[in-house]
Amino acid sequence: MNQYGDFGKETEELMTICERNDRIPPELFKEFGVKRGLRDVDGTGVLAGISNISRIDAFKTEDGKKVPCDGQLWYRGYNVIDLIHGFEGKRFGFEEVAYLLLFGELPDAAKLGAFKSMLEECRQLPTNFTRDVIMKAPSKDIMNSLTRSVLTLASYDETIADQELHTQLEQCIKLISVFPMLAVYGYHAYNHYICDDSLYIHRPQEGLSAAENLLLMLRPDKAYTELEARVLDIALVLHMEHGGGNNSTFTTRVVTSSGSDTYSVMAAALSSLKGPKHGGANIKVVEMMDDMRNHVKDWGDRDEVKNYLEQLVDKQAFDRKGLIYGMGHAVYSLSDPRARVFKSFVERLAVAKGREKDFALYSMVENLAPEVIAEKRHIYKGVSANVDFYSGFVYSMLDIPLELYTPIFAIARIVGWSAHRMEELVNMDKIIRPAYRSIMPEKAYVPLEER
Ligand SMILES: CC(=O)SCCNC(=O)CCNC(=O)[C@H](O)C(C)(C)COP(=O)(O)OP(=O)(O)OC[C@H]1O[C@@H](n2cnc3c(N)ncnc32)[C@H](O)[C@@H]1OP(=O)(O)O
Ligand SMILES: O=C([O-])CC(=O)C(=O)O
Repeated sequence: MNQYGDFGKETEELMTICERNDRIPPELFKEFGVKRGLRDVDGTGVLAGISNISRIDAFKTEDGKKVPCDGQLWYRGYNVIDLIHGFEGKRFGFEEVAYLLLFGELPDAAKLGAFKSMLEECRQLPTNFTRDVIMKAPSKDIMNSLTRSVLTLASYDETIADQELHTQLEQCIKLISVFPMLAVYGYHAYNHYICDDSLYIHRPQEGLSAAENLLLMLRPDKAYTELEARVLDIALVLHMEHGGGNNSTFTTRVVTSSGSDTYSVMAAALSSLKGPKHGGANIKVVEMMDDMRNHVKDWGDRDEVKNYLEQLVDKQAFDRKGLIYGMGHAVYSLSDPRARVFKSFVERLAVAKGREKDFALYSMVENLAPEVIAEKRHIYKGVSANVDFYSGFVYSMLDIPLELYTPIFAIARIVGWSAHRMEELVNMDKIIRPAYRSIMPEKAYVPLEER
């Protein structure tokens, strides 16, 4: 857009007017009982619905009192850690857990086989879609490319206006199946047209899981190790679902409730997920850690690292947003179970890849950040490392490019979005529409020449 004009000073001036008229006195939120971010003061979300898809535990009751505890995540009644132990070392889990989340029960061997075949059959794009859509206007922002591809796919679907539930489900399954292609090919377009690297488009192979195909399509020589594919598969399972209230899933439910189509719903969910306070945090964590390595002379010096973290929270370092990325969560208190699983991989991978020094720095940040945030902010439930803290480090050790970190989150989370879209469609027929209290004063119109 830059070539179309650079207004600089003019927009700065317009922004001052905008800010003057948009600013709402903070005390009014309290006065009108408005829950900022739809959250109670203690961080608990305002109850907006009922769901049977997953559950997040962050507190337990002890002597009749609610106390913070290590986090647990349940998919359709099963603890996510038990699910991972169930398939680990035996088969890839993505397809099995996707079936569970979408249909509400674990598949037997025959049902799993049939579902895998269905995904395989759907794993194709319309003729010349890669050339005509994905390769056009390549961008470093692969989430943007992914969103554009999803919206364009709608034009190729003649069932778009069909309101039947099975059609919506079919569209969801098709999108789940092609997301890895859309993301990886989007990356190749960027890598070729913007980074001037070689272009190669590998087709997915039959009989391979989502994780294996992702690595095969990504690598020039299609090669990957068993360990890499298994770690990526578990990462996908861990990212699949997180309740109805997370920003992108709530977006899914809001847009679904207006009667919009599957493609538009998923495009909206993608747009939410890419935000740096949500799924986009995994890219930010890696960039923040790079910045830290450049500014902290001695990575082993606790005081120096703490000082950098304080600068982050004081908006003096990195992107000056006041955040330590990868830390904190809207629901979890003492720990995020997914971060605990990621940490166990990181430890093993870091040793194998000779990146122990990086791992030690990540561990130090994980220990110090809650202390620093607690010193400078109001903490009610504790702050701990979230799923995004170690995931990027894991992906970097799998040689996955930074640009694909959030798209990988989306490749997994579209399963949760689909389950929530179907739950909303099956149960609700009411548009989601909360209220905003207006504080706008009425004014008499002033003619242009009198202003
Ligand atoms: C997949 C995911 O979406 S996981 C989250 C990924 N996001 C990130 O890693 C970005 C960094 N983290 C954050 O921005 C926040 O922790 C969020 C958005 C995830 C949750 O925010 P909240 O629900 O407001 O968290 P919580 O209620 O525990 O916050 C309490 C206070 O600590 C602050 N805080 C929380 N996390 C952080 C952080 N990482 N860095 C600095 N301050 C923080 C909040 O701003 C708030 O301060 P305030 O009341 O003075 O404004
Ligand atoms: O639940 C949330 O607010 C954020 C989220 O999606 C996750 O942690 O996976």
